[in-house]
Amino acid sequence: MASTTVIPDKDALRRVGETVRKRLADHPRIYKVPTDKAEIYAVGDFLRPTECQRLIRMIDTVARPSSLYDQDYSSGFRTSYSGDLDPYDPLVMAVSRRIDDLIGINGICGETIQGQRYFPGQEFKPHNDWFYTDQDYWKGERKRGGQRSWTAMAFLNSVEKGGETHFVEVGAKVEPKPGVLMLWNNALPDGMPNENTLHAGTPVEAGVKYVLTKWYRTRKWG
Ligand SMILES: O=C(O)CCC(=O)C(=O)O
Ligand SMILES: [Fe+2]
Repeated sequence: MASTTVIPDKDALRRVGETVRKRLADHPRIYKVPTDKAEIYAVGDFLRPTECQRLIRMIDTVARPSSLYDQDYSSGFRTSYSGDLDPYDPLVMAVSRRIDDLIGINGICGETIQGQRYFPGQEFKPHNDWFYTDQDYWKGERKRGGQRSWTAMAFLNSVEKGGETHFVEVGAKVEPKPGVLMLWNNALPDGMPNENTLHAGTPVEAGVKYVLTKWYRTRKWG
């Protein structure tokens, strides 16, 4: 008898993909990375220079080794420092809502914004942002909002050398530029995980790199 594999949250991922795709298509200033492999977008000047500066200072106060903070990743895989930004800080609240508004996903589905800092030699090796539903941690994540749908990631500064966001399968490397927000759909239009979203934060070679990331779930997060 043929077996069918159930992909958790597949229908929800398909629906949210459709909603966001339509919304971004109407946006006059959004850039779509020219590829059929994945839905990846960028928008410039999303954050003002003063906002980037304040967010960088916040990251410096919350950043801890990512390998400790994020136990899903073994050491050496994500060597940056990261931490949650205070979700009740007025600036963080405003930025968070601005991302929700742009992407058109209900804010209740968004995780707390995470800040991340890379010093020279630090990196985030190629990975996918979704949860592996055959792993033990999925039991918890399924109840905490389910699968991740879209990722929003903002660059807060320029990096002297290295530190690009590299979409390995697509062959696109995005150089950090302050205030630029990247958005991508971790799923395919039909709601299946999109393996072509595999991406890395390449090693910083000179300078420091600061980013913030907001991941969206298919249901209310938390
Ligand atoms: O730092 C980067 O360029 C990538 C960060 C990333 O992949 C993530 O936060 O999920
Ligand atoms: Fe990622």
